[in-house]
Amino acid sequence: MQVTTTNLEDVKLIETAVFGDHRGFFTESYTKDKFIAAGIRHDFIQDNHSLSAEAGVIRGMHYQLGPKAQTKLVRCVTGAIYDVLVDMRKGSPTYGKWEGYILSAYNHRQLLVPKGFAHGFCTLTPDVNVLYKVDELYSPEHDRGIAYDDPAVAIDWPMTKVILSEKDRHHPTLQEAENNFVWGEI
Ligand SMILES: Cc1cn([C@H]2C[C@H](O)[C@@H](COP(=O)(O)OP(=O)(O)O[C@H]3O[C@@H](C)C(=O)[C@@H](O)[C@H]3O)O2)c(=O)[nH]c1=O
Repeated sequence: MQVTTTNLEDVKLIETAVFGDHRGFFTESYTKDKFIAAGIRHDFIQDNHSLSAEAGVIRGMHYQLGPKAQTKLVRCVTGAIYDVLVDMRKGSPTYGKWEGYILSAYNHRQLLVPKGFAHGFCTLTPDVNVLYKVDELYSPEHDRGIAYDDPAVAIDWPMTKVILSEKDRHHPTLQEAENNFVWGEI
C-alpha cells in the first residue's frame, strides 16, 4: 500500500496493492490494520455510493459542520473523476487553496479528505460510480456547501458545460460561508 502526501496538510492519496490476472484484478480497497499502520486511523461508520450518468456532472463543494464534520475516503470504481478539495480550516497555511486529483477505475487511487475541507468532483466519463467511506453520519442540518465556481477559490474544472443538482446551484462563496466555520460546535 502506497500513501502519498500532498501540498495540503493531512490530505493523502492512497494506492492499495492491485493483483491483476487473466480474469481482471483483486485489491483490498480498505483494510483497517494496514491503514492504521500507514498512519490513517479513522472510525469509518458509513459507506456511500453515487452514480453519475454523464460526463460533466459536478457534485460539490460539500462539507458538514462540526461536530458532524466528516473525514472521507473516496474512490472511483467505474469511469473517472477529477476529485477536488478546498481547505476551509481557518489558520491553515493553505486556507482557501484547492487541489484536484484524477481518481479512476484504472488508477485505483483513493483520496483521504480530512475534516475541515470542502469536497466535490467532476465526472470525466459517463457512468461514474464513486464509493466513499465517512467517519460521521450524514446530518442534513449540518450539511453545507460552497460554490463550485467561487471566483476567489478559482477551481480549474476540466469541463465548461456542467450538470449540477438544484442544491449545488445555490451555495455561498467561501467568504460568505465564513460565518458557518464552526467545526467544533453548532
Ligand atoms: C450525502 C447523503 C445524502 N443523502 C440523501 C440526501 C438527498 O436526498 C440525496 C442526494 O444527496 P446529495 O445531493 O447531497 O448528494 P451528493 O451531491 O452526491 O452529495 C455528496 O457529494 C460528495 C461530493 C460528497 O463529498 C458527499 O459528502 C456528499 O455531500 O441523498 C443521504 O441520505 N445520506 C447521505 O450521506
